[in-house]
Amino acid sequence: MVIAASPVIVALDYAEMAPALELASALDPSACRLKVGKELFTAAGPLLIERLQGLGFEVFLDLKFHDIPNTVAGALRSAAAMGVWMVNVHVSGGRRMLEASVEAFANVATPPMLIGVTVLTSMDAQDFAELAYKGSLGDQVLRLANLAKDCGLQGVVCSAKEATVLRQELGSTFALVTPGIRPAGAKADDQRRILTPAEAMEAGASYLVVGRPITRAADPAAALEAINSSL
Ligand SMILES: O=c1ccn([C@@H]2O[C@H](COP(=O)(O)O)[C@@H](O)[C@H]2O)c(=O)[nH]1
Repeated sequence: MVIAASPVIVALDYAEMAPALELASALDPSACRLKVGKELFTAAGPLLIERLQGLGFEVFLDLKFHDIPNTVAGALRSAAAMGVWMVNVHVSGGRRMLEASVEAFANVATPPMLIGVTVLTSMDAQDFAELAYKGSLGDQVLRLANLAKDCGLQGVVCSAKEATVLRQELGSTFALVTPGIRPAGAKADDQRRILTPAEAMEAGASYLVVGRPITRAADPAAALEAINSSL
């Protein structure tokens, strides 16, 4: 496996294995990592993970587990057995679920990074208000990030818009994994809390998750190169 020098994680949101492998083959594993989410993993499963690793990529398995502690712990052990680099759970699964998640890797020699999802980057203040949580969306992100850190997770998924505050509050080694990244002028699509790659890094992001601006570009390798050069 190659350790990428870049913070970019390319989101492979495809309905089947073939286009995902085609895209991966056009990219350089020293220039990015790859993310496999619910759509692609449900269609293509562990074999795809093996094939991407065979091409030299570290893989973030983005299944956002959210279930009772015993079920999530089992799912995480299965993920670790695939040798993935990063996995995630929803922090809103609560303290006991998060502690069971950390404990699931206690006997794993080289565990994946364990990251907690805070508030999805597709949500804005209006979406958030409907859920009737206490405080603002930003308060909720910070509350969940503190809980994740307290339970022993290595970082969170958040918007880069929250990165400055989280970096101040949670320190320099806590990983901030930020989707909702859009190069200047790119379509926001369904994302609501967005920043450019350079703004996100400036705000303190550790990793930039970028999907459609790369996968739907006429030349994905050139789109990735442009993002890396902008950092
Ligand atoms: O809060 C979150 C958590 C995960 N994602 C995932 O990141 C990518 C973003 O893709 P784009 O095409 O760059 O919008 C996608 O796979 C999401 O499932 C997120 O966007 N926000």
